[in-house]
Amino acid sequence: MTDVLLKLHDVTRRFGGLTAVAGVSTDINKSEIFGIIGPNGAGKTTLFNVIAGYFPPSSGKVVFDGTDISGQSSDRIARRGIGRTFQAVTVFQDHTARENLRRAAMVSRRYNPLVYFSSRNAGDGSEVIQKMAQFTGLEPVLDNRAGSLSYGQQKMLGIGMALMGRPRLLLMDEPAAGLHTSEKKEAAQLIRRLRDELGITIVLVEHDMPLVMSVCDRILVLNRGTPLALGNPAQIKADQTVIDAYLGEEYDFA
Ligand SMILES: Nc1ncnc2c1ncn2[C@@H]1O[C@H](COP(=O)(O)OP(=O)(O)OP(=O)(O)O)[C@@H](O)[C@H]1O
Repeated sequence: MTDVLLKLHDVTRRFGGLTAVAGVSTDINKSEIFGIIGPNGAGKTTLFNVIAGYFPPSSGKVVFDGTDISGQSSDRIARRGIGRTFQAVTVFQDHTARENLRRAAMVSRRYNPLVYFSSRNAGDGSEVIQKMAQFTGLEPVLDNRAGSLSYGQQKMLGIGMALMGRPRLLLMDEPAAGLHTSEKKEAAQLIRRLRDELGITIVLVEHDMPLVMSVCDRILVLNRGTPLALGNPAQIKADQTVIDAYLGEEYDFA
């Protein structure tokens, strides 16, 4: 029996006359790394916004861990355990990395230092921040101003901040965007470790096909708001409708 964490049931979102997401149904299992890909304007970010409560669905249902969360506020959905990272860097540039993590912990109101990194001496939470910094590779720069960090480090900090809300499901919007090749490899490793070591279920939207194909268990392809295909990476790479609509015959997966 599979253990479904997130269920999308005929989710549709319209903006005036435009249907950005048109009847998407899928189940995402606990501990899965699930990718959503598709051409620009396919509705990927809109689907994230509906799951995270930034917009209510026009119709259809979003069910998280057995509870219908459709139309709930983004704050409430975050407190239920759905976290989010953004394509662009969203850290406070003038604060240190440590202050950014601490602020994220306070804002989340779900803060519990005993989760993820159990510690008998959790104290004021500084220890969990230290461990989070270790986990994301930011330990050496924890007391540096966030604005002085490399773009890749700032994206890692954004992931660390999302983790402070201790999500069970993490929505990652283009985690590889703007990263160099070596940073993309580190991002792929981190995504696997989020699942393997912290038990977080991941849904990611991404245009970087090598990353998608190397980390995802299953991939949903959207085209003009509509599901075009769903399958594992080998199935998606070989799907002629996906090649025609998105990947192209010469797509380089290396
Ligand atoms: N707030 C909004 N108001 C009006 N239209 C919107 C809004 N958000 C998205 N759209 C439209 O919905 C459609 C889907 O956009 P969306 O950003 O979800 O696509 P996407 O697959 O994430 O694209 P990309 O890969 O370029 O990020 C587009 O036509 C877009 O212009």
